[in-house]
Amino acid sequence: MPASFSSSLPASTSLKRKLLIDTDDDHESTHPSKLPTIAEAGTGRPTRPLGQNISATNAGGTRRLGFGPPPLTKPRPPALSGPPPTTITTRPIRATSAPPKSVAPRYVSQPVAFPRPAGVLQSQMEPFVSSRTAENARLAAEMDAERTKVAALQAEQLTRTRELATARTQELSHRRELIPKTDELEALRKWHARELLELETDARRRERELHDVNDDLTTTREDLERERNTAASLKEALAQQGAAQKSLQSQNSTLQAQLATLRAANDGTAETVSTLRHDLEAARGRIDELEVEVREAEMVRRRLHNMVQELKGNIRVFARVRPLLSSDVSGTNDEKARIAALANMTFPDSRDYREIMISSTSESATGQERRDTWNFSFDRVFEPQSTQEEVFEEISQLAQSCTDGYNVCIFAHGQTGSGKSFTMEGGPTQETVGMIPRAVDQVFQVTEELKSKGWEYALEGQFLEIYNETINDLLGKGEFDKKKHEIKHEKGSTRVTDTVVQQLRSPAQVHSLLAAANSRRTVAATLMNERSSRSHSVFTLRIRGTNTHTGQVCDGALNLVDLAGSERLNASGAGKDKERLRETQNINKSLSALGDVIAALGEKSDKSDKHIPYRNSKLTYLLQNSLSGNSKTLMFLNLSPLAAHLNESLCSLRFATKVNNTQIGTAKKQVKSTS
Ligand SMILES: Nc1ncnc2c1ncn2[C@@H]1O[C@H](COP(=O)(O)OP(=O)(O)OP(=O)(O)O)[C@@H](O)[C@H]1O
Repeated sequence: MPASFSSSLPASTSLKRKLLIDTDDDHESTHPSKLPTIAEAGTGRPTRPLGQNISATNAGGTRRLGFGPPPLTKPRPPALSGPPPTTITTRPIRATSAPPKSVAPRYVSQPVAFPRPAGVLQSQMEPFVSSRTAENARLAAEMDAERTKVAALQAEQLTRTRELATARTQELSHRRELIPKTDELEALRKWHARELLELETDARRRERELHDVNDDLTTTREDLERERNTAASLKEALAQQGAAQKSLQSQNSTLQAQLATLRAANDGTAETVSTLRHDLEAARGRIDELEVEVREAEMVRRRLHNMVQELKGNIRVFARVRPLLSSDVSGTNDEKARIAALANMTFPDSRDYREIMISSTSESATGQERRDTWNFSFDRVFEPQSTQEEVFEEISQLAQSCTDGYNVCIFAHGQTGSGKSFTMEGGPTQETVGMIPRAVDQVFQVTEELKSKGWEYALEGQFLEIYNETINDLLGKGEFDKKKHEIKHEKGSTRVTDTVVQQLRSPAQVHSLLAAANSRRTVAATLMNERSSRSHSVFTLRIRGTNTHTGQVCDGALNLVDLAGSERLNASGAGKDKERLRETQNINKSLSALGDVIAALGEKSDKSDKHIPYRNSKLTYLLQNSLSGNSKTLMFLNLSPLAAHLNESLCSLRFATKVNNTQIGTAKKQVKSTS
């Protein structure tokens, strides 16, 4: 055992104690003396000095000392009863190393003074006494012999005792020597126990590791099996690939041969390609030049287009007479009834379609027939059989002006039921589609075409209704617009507060927007027309374009206005209905304000500081920017063909003539350059 390990052991351990006990037991079995007195448990110190014990032992006597054999005793002879001469009394002889005392034992025959009988008796007693004396002498001799033996035995006992003491001393010293060994042994046992524990732990760990390794081995075997399978399939695939490669190699060689042929051909064509490239470069240069020319031509076209529009006048009037409807003659097909229902309208200008002549016969107060004829001339007159397409042809150039940066305003004016809504919005079929959808389609088409010339456009739409001098947003949410809207004019553009301005990306989107807006329009029944619209509707298409080549920016607006019916109060039948009366008054007020504005604009060309009464109605104030001298205005005068509506038609024709005779200066293009 290592010294450090030995030194760390306790002085006394259980093992040592056990060893001591075992030793005591052995000793006890051979020697009656007790060993525990040698050392006190746990201290390692002797409880009593060994010398004491030894001296105590040596002192002899019957006293039981701490250890050592019991004193040797001679068995007492049985006590003799009777008189002293016949009774031999023995005293226990103390085992001692001291020489036996010279004192005669009590049973040593003392001269016994027998009473001498006188005479006979003495003679009779003489043999007996002599025998007794002899006997006593023999006994004394035996006694001496016994004493000698006892002395020898005691001497031997002393020797043995001394030997025993020596043996004990030796044993004690052996035991003392044994204690550190025991400690070492205990430490070793512990060390071994720990070692054993560690070894067991290690063994368990190794067992676990072995288990893990076995698991790994199993997994690895499985992986190996899989890998083998994969390798086998890969080998198979490789073999197939090899076959494919061979076939590809043969194809490759064929292709190489073809490539060589093609290269040879290519070398021949390289020269041609270079020539073509040169030609292409030249063509590209030419295209660039042509594009510049096209852009310049486009500018010229715009200028010329505007000049044409200017020559036509910035306020133009188109008159359109609607056909007779079956509802006008209560569904009858009777030709006479139809003719009777029609007013006498003729169109004398069969070349330019600019005139309309109305005549009527009446009976004078004197009973004579009176014939009145009215002749009106406008920029264009459309007869009842004119189609929507023909009408649009005439205004398409105007609509295109918006994409060039002009403000355009197209009105439909006329009495209720004269065909304003039909002209502006049209019917459901492709043929009957009105001016608004057609104009929208055209604007989208033109903006698309102008993309190639560097123009990029953003389109916005707004649809408002003016009813009883109140603005309603037809693109707003809910059935009824309860918001209060204000008209603001800022830097040449008009804005109405709290209204929806919709970004427009396709004609289809605009059409669905218009359909939704129309369903919101206020329609009220009047005597004149079941579907009579009692409000003005204003659809505004704002077009902003930027030319990415030239940096030019243009900002135009197309206002398409469907005016409310213009009939007079008595004809409208509104007199009995206060609400209808108010509607009619407001409609007539706004229409007369429109006439006043147009008239004032015509006068302004003479006097530049002339006041224009835009604020007299919501309609004129809303269209201020589109009615000024910077704009192009077209008025459709819609006329009913009925004789019953002749007076209303004449009123409308007179109003339109007033408008048509107005010259409101030169329209200005709203174009600026960003560079
Ligand atoms: N050119 C036309 N061809 C065929 N039908 C027409 C034409 N013009 C108008 N109509 C028909 O006449 C009727 C009245 O026309 P419309 O509703 O357009 O009149 P309006 O002037 O708009 O009336 P209101 O002022 O009440 O709105 C409608 O049924 C319409 O289809």
